[in-house]
Amino acid sequence: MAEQAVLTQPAIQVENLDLFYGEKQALYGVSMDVQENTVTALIGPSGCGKSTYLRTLNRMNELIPGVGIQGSIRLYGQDIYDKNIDVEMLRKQVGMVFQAPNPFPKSIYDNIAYGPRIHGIKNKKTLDEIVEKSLRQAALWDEVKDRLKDRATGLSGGQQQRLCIARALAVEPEIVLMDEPTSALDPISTAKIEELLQELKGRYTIVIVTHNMQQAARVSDKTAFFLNGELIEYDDTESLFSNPGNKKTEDYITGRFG
Ligand SMILES: Nc1ncnc2c1ncn2[C@@H]1O[C@H](COP(=O)(O)OP(=O)(O)OP(=O)(O)O)[C@@H](O)[C@H]1O
Repeated sequence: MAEQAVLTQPAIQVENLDLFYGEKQALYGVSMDVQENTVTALIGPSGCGKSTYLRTLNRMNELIPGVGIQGSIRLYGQDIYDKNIDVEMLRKQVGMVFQAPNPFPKSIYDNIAYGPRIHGIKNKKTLDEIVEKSLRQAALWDEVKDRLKDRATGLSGGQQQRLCIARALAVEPEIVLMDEPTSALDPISTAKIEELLQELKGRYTIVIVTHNMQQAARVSDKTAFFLNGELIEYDDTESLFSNPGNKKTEDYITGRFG
């Protein structure tokens, strides 16, 4: 008997997504499936809609007045724009790391324990374990284990960004969205975060916006090229960079525009 292919449900399924800021349309009919435990890079020139698209995946755009959305976004089969969705729980399931490291003005420990505490974890030993595990996953534990009570704002920029990644991981998300997470960092810190992405991808589904095409090529399994709010091409990273299927992609990755 022929062996049957195992079909797994994508972690993210986006169909025909349009997004409007008031009258202005920013995304046009975007459709994209993302498989679990992969890294997907979103590339494209400034203003093409990468961050807008990323923010639709945990409904962050809703915080902006006048935003309208059409189409469907399913995470593990569940429509996240369904009226019964608990947005707090959605944002626990879909964590986010921003461009500039933004630790809270609290201790390193309290930054990590913040999310778990909000979700009802009070036990000191459990919190200690979560803090250690999250910092280890973000490759920061060895650097900070002796100063957990120090203020997080005293860490270097690269350490602060790894702290923000640890903070996102502390609530056990399934999907982690990263919006240009290394653009404010030096090359060594950038390399550390890129290494970290490789380690995290076995456990999390990661979608990362990057302006740096070498970075996209280094860290991602799939790459999506956006232009003027449209998804122009979406393919295995290696194919997209070595043999782009669309002339516009080719022009962009060869530096002819953008
Ligand atoms: N809050 C907002 N209100 C109105 N228009 C917005 C808002 N945020 C983004 N836009 C517009 O939507 C379009 C897409 O912006 P977006 O920030 O998603 O692009 P981007 O590809 O992430 O750009 P960059 O790489 O410069 O961050 C742009 O024309 C931008 O001006």
